[in-house]
Amino acid sequence: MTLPDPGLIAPRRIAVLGAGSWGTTFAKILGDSAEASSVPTQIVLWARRDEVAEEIRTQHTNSTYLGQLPLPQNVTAQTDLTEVVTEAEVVVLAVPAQSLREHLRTIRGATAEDAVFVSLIKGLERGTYMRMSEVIAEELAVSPAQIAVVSGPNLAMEIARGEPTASVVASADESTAERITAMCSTGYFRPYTNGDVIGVELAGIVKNVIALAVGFCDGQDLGDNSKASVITRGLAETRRLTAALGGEVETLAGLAGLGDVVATCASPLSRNRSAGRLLGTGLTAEQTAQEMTQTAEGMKSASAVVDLARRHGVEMPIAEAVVAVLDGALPVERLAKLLLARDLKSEGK
Ligand SMILES: NC(=O)c1ccc[n+]([C@@H]2O[C@H](COP(=O)([O-])OP(=O)(O)OC[C@H]3O[C@@H](n4cnc5c(N)ncnc54)[C@H](O)[C@@H]3O)[C@@H](O)[C@H]2O)c1
Ligand SMILES: O=P(O)(O)OC[C@H](O)CO
Repeated sequence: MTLPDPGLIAPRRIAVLGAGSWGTTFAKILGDSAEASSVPTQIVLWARRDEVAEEIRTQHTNSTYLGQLPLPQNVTAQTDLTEVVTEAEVVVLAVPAQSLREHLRTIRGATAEDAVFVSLIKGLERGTYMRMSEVIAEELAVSPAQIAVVSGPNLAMEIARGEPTASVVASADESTAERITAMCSTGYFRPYTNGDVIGVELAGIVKNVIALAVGFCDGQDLGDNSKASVITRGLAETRRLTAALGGEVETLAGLAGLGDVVATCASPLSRNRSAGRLLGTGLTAEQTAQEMTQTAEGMKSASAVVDLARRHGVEMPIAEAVVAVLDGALPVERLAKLLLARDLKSEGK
């Protein structure tokens, strides 16, 4: 048998939409993983701004988001969205949640029929209350086997520095989860497969709302007992919502649940916690948004979470209080008193 000339085999192509903190870091993970496994691969980031794409292409850095940390040689970047996804076997989505639908509409028809779409996004769409995997399925009419989500304790900057981290790749199709897991496994990033897409997505979405509430505690100079109480009762709210929506509550004890809440709520790197801290000092949501240079998904998703919970008759008092503060309906200093005055009940409820 004559083997094809390796020089004639086109490298595998992976598109990553969004050259912000996490999109760029995940492109680095994919690039390092491909290099380590010697699978010829081209990772193409889509950047909105020319100067960001140009810097990634020519200097292999993205200084806006990751300082001077070097990106692998197999990572490049472009600004033409449809060109980036053409012939990609995997399309990774790392844009803000509220903008995903418009981006999918732009690429509809330009992607390979069997392409797999991987969401890194931890947000819920306002108005529809849809998780990102649902938005992908609706907009692109692809099967559940073509959709995966990645979530876990994954602060981008730490991973970009090569600090060891674990994560979860969830898909309704086990072989899809295994395939994506293999593509993003490196010496510093260890992904686990999971079949519970609903639980994994909800865990990431609600933890951003919990992190805002922990940030309120920071802004109010409250200590660790208050924060631990918010985290634990926040997880109880996540558990109720997950159960109501058909997810598996066990998922919340794993990396995408407890793992991510711990990382986010403990870290000064978290944008959601930082936004919460600003709100906790008395800034309005508008003033806080102006201070933030990166996406804090909880700011936009919190109201969608509360709407979704109400539709399913799920009680989420912490999330409700976060929304009231964001809306300017509740002064942040009155929040603790309000939550503590609720009727006493059993912890398991
Ligand atoms: N940064 C992290 O540590 C991290 C880790 C895990 C998950 N996530 C999730 O990944 C997603 C992306 O986060 P990120 O940290 O990369 O955000 P970021 O703010 O660093 O980058 C967002 C990117 O999306 C682009 N973009 C495209 N359309 C946009 C629009 N309409 N408005 C604003 N930006 C637009 C921006 O140009 C930018 O390149 C979020 O859902 C976040 O919750 C982030
Ligand atoms: O910076 P945050 O608050 O968006 O959190 C980033 C990641 O989701 C942590 O896992």
